[in-house]
Amino acid sequence: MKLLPSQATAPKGRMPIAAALRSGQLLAAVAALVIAGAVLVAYQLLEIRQALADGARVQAAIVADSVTAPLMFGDRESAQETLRAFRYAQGLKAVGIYDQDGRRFAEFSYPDSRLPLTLQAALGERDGGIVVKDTVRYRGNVVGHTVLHVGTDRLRGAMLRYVGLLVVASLGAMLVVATLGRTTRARVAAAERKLDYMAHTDHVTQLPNRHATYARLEGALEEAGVAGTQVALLLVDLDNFKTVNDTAGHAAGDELLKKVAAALSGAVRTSDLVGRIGGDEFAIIVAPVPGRASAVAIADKVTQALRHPFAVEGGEFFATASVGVCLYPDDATTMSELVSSADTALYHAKQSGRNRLAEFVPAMTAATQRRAALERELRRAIDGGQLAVHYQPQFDCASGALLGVEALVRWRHPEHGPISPAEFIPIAEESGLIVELGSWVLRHACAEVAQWQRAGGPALTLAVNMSARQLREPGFIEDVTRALASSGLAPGRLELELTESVLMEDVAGALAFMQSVRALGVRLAIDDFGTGYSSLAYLQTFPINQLKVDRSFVQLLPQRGETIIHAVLALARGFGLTVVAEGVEEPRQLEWLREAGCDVVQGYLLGMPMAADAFRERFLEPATA
Ligand SMILES: Nc1nc2c(ncn2[C@@H]2O[C@H](COP(=O)(O)O[C@H]3[C@@H](O)[C@H](n4cnc5c(=O)[nH]c(N)nc54)O[C@@H]3COP(=O)(O)O)[C@@H](O)[C@H]2O)c(=O)[nH]1
Repeated sequence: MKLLPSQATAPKGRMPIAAALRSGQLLAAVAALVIAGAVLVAYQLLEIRQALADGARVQAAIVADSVTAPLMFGDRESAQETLRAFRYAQGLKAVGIYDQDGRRFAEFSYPDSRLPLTLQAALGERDGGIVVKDTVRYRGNVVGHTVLHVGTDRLRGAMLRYVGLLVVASLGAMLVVATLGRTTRARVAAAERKLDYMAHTDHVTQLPNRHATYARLEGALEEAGVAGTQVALLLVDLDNFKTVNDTAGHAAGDELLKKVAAALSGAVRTSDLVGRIGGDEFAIIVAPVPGRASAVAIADKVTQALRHPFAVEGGEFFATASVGVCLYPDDATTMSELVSSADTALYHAKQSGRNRLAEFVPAMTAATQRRAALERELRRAIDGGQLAVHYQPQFDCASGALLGVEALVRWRHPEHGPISPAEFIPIAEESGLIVELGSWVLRHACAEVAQWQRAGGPALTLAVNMSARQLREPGFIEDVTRALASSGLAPGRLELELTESVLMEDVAGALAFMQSVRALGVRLAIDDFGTGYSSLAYLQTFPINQLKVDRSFVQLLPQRGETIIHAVLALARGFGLTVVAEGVEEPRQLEWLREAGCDVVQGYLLGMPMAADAFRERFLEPATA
């Protein structure tokens, strides 16, 4: 398979614009010349004929004026003499004088053009020539008539010369048109080639675009169907391209895409096709492929090719990718099925941690179907009272006093029972339902925690998780204001938790959002600290109050993980932030954290996330009793 995007979708049987233009132009030019020539010839014919007739009329009038006396006196000889003077008149065939009774009186004519004896016969003669008559008068009385017969041989000659001239002029014009036409056609053909190239090529990477790639895939499947061979489709999605675009700018993003395109093309054979099918999505068509093992080996080569940093605009960027692999005809027998199955495999690669490949297996379809069903049902669950907020306590590390709670949403499905937030939160994020769900959690948790305080409980802080989508939601700040106003919770008691990756997805947007939140008096915490982008620069830029050390570090304690947690504590001190250690499961972890000077602790050891009633019973009722 050759990588020629311009040929990828060349429509069969369609005449290219340049060729159509050539035959069209030729036909139009010939038709125009024929019509113009015919009109000119007809016009010229009439003009010359009219000029001949006018000349003949003048001569007839001259004759009439000169033969009055010979006619009146019957002097034929003198009349004959007068007429002979016309022998030099061009084209004249005969000139005659008829008396007042219409009888021929005198004539001058050439042998084959003798005038008839009577005027009536002379006027009726029409042998293709021009016949004109004038009246001879004396003092107003008609004394005779003159008749002139002019031949049209001159007319024919003039017309032949004219047509000849016209043909020569037309041929000259055609030559000029042909020369100009050739230049125009060459330009049109070049423009056509450029248009075709642009229509099928991605302008950033110069790879075939989505349209051309899928057209090639269609062709490859047709060929494989006939030949009985296999085709592999690899869908490649860059893991953190948006972050590069947002932090380093679009020019850097484009440069990175070019380098990724070159790396992908270098990882496969020249006979395989690499196309860019979306912002940070590429497709690789391997046709024919010997089998599944080869397809997976190629996908592995592709992921390896992207595992090194790329030098872009003076910096170094990683562009790791997730790859979904699908095989025709084993996994799918039609193109749409193949693309959708490869997409399903890609989704699973991303879900299982990115920077990896996933082969399509039929069970994935079941997982995708479950995901689609959960998405549908989650919509109903939000309004249908199937959601609840559970609270996990947070304690002062030194004194052990209860300081606050983290709100964690729970979904009890009427048929499937409890569904983990680790499963439905990503679905809510991808479908956009997180906005509605997040607002519900915020309203509900603010109301409940404020109510506990009104009932005599301590003034607890409330930590609520936030997703990237909520951050971008224009009405979210109003949602927070409303939740605080309607619940009566003091803004300083509410803490919104954002992960590093959420912040780095859109740094400028996140900063503006955080400033609005802080302006309300609401606190901000970085969740899962240390697992995301880990750019320490943002600690200086973003107006945050607290860091939450990810439980993966806490759970290494006390044997390992100390260096990291010491570093986080030192960093937090430097920036004037408090530190929460989450995921504390063992007493020795708690002990270590206390000694290290950690501010707040949270984890199963101290309290699992629990329903509001259970939380009140365990932590608040002694205080409110
Ligand atoms: N945007 C929103 N995200 C939410 C919301 N509610 C939950 N989530 C996110 O879902 C993920 C899974 O949450 P969950 O299953 O509730 O897990 C939380 C705790 O139960 C768990 N945890 C707490 N202590 C321990 C421990 O000692 N050991 C252990 N193995 N797990 C523990 O950690 C999860 C809380 O994590 P974090 O948010 O990072 O503090 C999770 O990512 C939630 O964030 C929601 O309303 N909105």
